[in-house]
Amino acid sequence: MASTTARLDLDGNTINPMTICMIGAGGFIGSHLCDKLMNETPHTVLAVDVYNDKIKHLLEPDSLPWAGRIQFHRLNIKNDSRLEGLIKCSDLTINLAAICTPADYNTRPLDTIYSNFIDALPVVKYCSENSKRLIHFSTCEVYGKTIGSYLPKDSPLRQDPAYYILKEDTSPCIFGSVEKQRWSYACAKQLIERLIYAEGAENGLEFTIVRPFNWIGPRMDFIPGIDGPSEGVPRVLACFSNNLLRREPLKLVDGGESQRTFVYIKDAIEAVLLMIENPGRASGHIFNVGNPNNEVTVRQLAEMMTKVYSKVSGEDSIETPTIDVSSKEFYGEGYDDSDKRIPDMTIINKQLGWDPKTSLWDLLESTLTYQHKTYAEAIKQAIAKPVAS
Ligand SMILES: NC(=O)c1ccc[n+]([C@@H]2O[C@H](COP(=O)([O-])OP(=O)(O)OC[C@H]3O[C@@H](n4cnc5c(N)ncnc54)[C@H](O)[C@@H]3O)[C@@H](O)[C@H]2O)c1
Ligand SMILES: O=c1ccn([C@@H]2O[C@H](COP(=O)(O)OP(=O)(O)O[C@H]3OC[C@@H](O)[C@H](O)[C@H]3O)[C@@H](O)[C@H]2O)c(=O)[nH]1
Repeated sequence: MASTTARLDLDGNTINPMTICMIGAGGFIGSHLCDKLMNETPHTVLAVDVYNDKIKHLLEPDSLPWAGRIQFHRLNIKNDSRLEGLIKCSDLTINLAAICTPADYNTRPLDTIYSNFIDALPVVKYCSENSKRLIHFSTCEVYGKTIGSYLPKDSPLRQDPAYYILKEDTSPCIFGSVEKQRWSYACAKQLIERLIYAEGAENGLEFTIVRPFNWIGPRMDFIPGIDGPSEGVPRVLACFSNNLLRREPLKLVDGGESQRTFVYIKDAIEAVLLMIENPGRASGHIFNVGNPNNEVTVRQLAEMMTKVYSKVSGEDSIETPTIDVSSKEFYGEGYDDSDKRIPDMTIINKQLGWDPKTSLWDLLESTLTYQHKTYAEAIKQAIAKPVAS
């Protein structure tokens, strides 16, 4: 429950309760941010989304301790005139709304570009025109591929951090060709970042841009055939969870050689709360938010998830835990990949004193415990159900 003692910011000043218009509040990150704001702060949230399943526990019943501090507004920001009013009556807008699953980038590139650029335009415009603060969610994908990936495979420079560490203020954005439609998302996100930055420079918009590096945890995406379409392809955590729950081999795209750093959603949400409550330190900045210590190849992630799932479910793993699959077969034409993603943490550390805490093993253990508790029974029933003839 929210504490009754005054909350202080990093400089010792009292934090006054604020009203936050959170767009995309019903998604994975939004639901965790709403949890945090309701449980630990006095702030009010106007939660905007087309879905609310992931925040239902916060909305009903009226007797919840935070009743009155969270209101759900079911609206599509593409075409709803209520959006400007909600931004106007808030102190801060946080925009999380996006299509952000890689399976969509090359198969629905128009929807991806519209969602990540065109649909975000009115949000930026209303914030700028009404002098409202904006925290906009971009992505680590704006960095694209590392400089090192273009060096010969045996070049010793590949070991030099200067060729792969991703820094907000100096790293270039390196995308594949236009035919590689995977980059439609990264490119749209990059352009909206540039627009927000320009609104700040030319019109004084008070903004913060967040670049999440693979935040993972409970409630991420969906399990195909249970709470999402059977043919849907979510992000890797949910794909691998689905395979483990169904006792199927985990599919390693192009051999699972790409590398990622994963951060626990609860650590990352701490960073967002610091941004919310320390505008003087967060405004005008772009922040990497990730955990540089949790780097693995996708193959190593699959192996670790297999071990952790065995531990939390009490089931032995299957005989062939992983299989290789080509990216063309898995994602279709136009897929491409980021080779390696390690965030530089200098700026967020200096401005907000934030550091991630949770190891990959620990975050997988709590997340897979949740997946098992939430889905194992439903999967068993779905598998047992005779197929309708
Ligand atoms: N999770 C990550 O690791 C990660 C990494 C990089 C960037 N991001 C960015 O963070 C943001 C949130 O990501 P997430 O993981 O919570 O994704 P998510 O898909 O779970 O959440 C996005 C939410 O936005 C809503 N939304 C989309 N279009 C909308 C519209 N037109 N009107 C109203 N609501 C709409 C969706 O219904 C969904 O609930 C996205 O902008 C994403 O690009 C996330
Ligand atoms: O079943 C699977 C799913 C995915 N993968 C691989 O696992 C890696 C990670 O895939 P994810 O689905 O989590 O997505 P990515 O890390 O590539 O991109 C994500 O990064 C940051 C955000 O902006 C987005 O949420 C998303 O674009 C990729 O190399 C992908 O090819 C598999 O090998 N098997």
